[in-house]
Amino acid sequence: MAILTVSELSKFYSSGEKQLRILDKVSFSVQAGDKVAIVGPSGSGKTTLLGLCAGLDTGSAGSVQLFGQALEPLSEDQRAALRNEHVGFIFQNFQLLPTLTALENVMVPLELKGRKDAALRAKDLLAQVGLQDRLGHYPAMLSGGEQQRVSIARAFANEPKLLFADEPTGNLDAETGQKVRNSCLI
Ligand SMILES: Nc1ncnc2c1ncn2[C@@H]1O[C@H](COP(=O)(O)OP(=O)(O)OP(=O)(O)O)[C@@H](O)[C@H]1O
Repeated sequence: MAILTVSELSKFYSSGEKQLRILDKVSFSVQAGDKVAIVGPSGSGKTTLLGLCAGLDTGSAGSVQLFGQALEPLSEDQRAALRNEHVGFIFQNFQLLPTLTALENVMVPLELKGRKDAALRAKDLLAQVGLQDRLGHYPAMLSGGEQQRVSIARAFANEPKLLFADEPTGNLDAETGQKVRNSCLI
């Protein structure tokens, strides 16, 4: 069963008089259990494509179906609800909330779902990425690799059926990156 279907998806940005074609009629589908890598040079549109697939942004033309639901007719809130239900996203630039601690950042998606075990589960996930001693740290007090690991823990909080990972180990040293790839998380 296709859990993601992208059909003739395009994204254009205007830059002055010019139109920048970032994605031009991209089509593909992802089946449950697939692992798909998107490879391309810097600036070729990988982050843009992931964002459109996860409903973080909308395309200029074409369509995205996530778990059989077309994203185009949905409001931003409806797309966010669908994401929180089924999708985890590890952002290239982490996107942690600066006023929340590591623990609180991981608890956010769990609390949005009303899970009573939010704190317990968030602690367990942070321990799995080796951050059991950084629960009370704010993002600014964490190294880049530590922030990335908080972002990884958060992405797994709601046991997503589909995980988008934008260079998820790019800020980790080789050994930690390997550990994260080998762990039960990724
Ligand atoms: N909001 C925006 N307005 C205008 N141009 C944008 C916008 N967002 C992205 N772009 C342009 O779209 C292109 C693709 O960006 P994107 O971040 O998707 O690339 P990428 O393949 O993920 O790059 P990298 O590997 O360097 O992270 C870039 O040239 C960027 O300048």
